[in-house]
Amino acid sequence: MAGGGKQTVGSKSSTGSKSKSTALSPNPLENSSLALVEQNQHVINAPIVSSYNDKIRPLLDAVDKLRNLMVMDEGIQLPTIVVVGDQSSGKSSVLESLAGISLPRGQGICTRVPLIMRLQHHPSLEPELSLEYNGRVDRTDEDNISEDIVKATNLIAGGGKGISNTPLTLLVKKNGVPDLTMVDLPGITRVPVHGQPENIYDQIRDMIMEYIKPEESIILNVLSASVDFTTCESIRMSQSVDKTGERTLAVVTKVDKAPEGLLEKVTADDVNIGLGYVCVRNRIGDETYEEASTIAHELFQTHHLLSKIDKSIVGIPVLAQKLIIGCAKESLRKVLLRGEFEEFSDDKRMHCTARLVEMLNQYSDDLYKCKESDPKINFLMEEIKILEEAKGIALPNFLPRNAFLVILQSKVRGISSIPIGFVDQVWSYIEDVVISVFMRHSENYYQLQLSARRAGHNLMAKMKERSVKWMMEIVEMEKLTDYTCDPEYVTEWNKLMAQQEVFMNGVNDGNRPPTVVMEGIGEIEIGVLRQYPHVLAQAFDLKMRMTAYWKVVLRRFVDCMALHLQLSVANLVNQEMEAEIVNELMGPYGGGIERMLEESPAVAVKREKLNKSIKKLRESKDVVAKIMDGIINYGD
Ligand SMILES: Nc1nc2c(ncn2[C@@H]2O[C@H](COP(=O)(O)OP(=O)(O)OP(=O)(O)O)[C@@H](O)[C@H]2O)c(=O)[nH]1
Repeated sequence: MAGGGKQTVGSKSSTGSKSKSTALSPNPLENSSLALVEQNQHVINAPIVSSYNDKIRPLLDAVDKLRNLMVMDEGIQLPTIVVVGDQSSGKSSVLESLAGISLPRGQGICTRVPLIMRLQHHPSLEPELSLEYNGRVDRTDEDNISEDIVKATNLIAGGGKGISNTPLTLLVKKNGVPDLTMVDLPGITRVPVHGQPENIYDQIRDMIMEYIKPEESIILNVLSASVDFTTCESIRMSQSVDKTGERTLAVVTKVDKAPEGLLEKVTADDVNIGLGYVCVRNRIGDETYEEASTIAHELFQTHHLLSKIDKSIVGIPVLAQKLIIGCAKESLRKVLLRGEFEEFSDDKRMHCTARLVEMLNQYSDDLYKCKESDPKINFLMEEIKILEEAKGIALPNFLPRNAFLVILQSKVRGISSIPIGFVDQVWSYIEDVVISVFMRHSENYYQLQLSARRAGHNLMAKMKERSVKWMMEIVEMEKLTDYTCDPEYVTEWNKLMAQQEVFMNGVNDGNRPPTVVMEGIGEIEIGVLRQYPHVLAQAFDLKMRMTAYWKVVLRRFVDCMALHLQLSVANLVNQEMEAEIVNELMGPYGGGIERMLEESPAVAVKREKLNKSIKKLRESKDVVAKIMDGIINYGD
């Protein structure tokens, strides 16, 4: 559990899962988020909490606020995390690590009913826990929760090993927890044990399917490191409802027991897990959360096999973060990379893959249209001038390469502003799209929107700078050397050179008219060229080589740009974006966590006006009531 669970001020000692020190981190960014919890004199040691204090609180708060606004009554579903996996794969252990609430764990079937865990922040420092099932509500506390869950399960599903699909809801109201709903389900088993019905597998499968089918469910597929992922039943089930894996995240448990071959398994991704893998070593037996966290951290740092696994996919805090940011990323992945725009079907600007291709086509047209001068006017004069200046003590029939390069450089210089301008245009467009998506995901959060806007802007400036640098390098490369392996070049040159004889005869024979017609160029003046018979053949050759080669150069400018764009956009969405948002939110201009929830100035003004109106109306009501009283009394 790298990086998580740093400090705790327990309001009461319970399962031993809390320590009593509050050490300040040397990282000032971490301290700023710590300040909030220290003010409250109450820090909770659940990894999801410590991770979200560090990084993802604003996003969790957004979901939280939406829930408070009762958006569900309007038919909008908020994400629910559903935990599935084979029996004893470690589902309950993962959940309890995420939430910091003890759950029954053990060998054999433990979870026998759907356990719906609703975490809710509440202002009091005293946590309030209750279990709801079969229409009753039982109060409980952190010391007894595990035991009470077992008792309630027995009441619902009987004392044996049978299962029931009557849910058991555990409501955890605790200061500082994110508002999240997580569902623990019975583990998949094929073979009924003593006391279980023959169709236990079908019962469990139906129950799991019911919970993972809704598109708002994020499927947490818990896999023990020791099993073969490709034959895993839970993977087959999640694949049947989430074919592309876009809402499935794999959590690999028990890495301490089976570290061999794990790195290969998670990097091969034979089972197509869209949201990626997170490898964890859970709390075992009576370990406190802190002890478990330290052991896991050590393990991933020092174990000769586990230490090779990328740190971005290990530990419970990483899992907590992935669960939240994954959703926002998915929107951008869809519009920018996959061309899926259902979310924005009426807004053509957001149909990004099509818009990008159109821009690229326009860029290509601009490049091809950009001709320095009319080829018919002063035909070959530039080539002749350069050849005259490039002459040296050498045999006359060699075409000086330097002459070719001088012309090439001047041509490349002539078009170099087009790719740079295009880079500018494309990133401005992508900035627009990214910011629109950010705004959509942070609606109603003025401060969060400001930060997200800044993050988007900074990020695009960085991406643009990188692209411009890269494009300038390409321009320099094209200026430095003339090279292609494309056979088209020679074919094209031969075709053009086939006209040389007609052209030369036209120029050399003073009795012929002073113009010739050349294919692909038109009628050209040749009278003036009769003064340069010594360089004419070379100048013609030079021009034709350049014409053939220039087509190759322009094609390269378009192709490279297309590939570069695709790679940059993929990197932006898959890697860079997340880090930038988190930095911006937590950085000096992020304004701290509390400010995220402040309303916009416009709303504040409206609120003030409304409050004044309410006051006025109340006063009016009192006035009217008094008048009415007077009338009634008078009437009496
Ligand atoms: N060594 C080790 N043991 C683990 C790990 N995670 C879970 N366990 C142990 O595996 C056993 C099963 O864990 P649970 O969390 O109960 O698994 P479950 O999937 O919820 O089980 P059911 O609900 O019965 O299907 C327990 O004894 C845990 O202590 C881990 O990362 N490492």
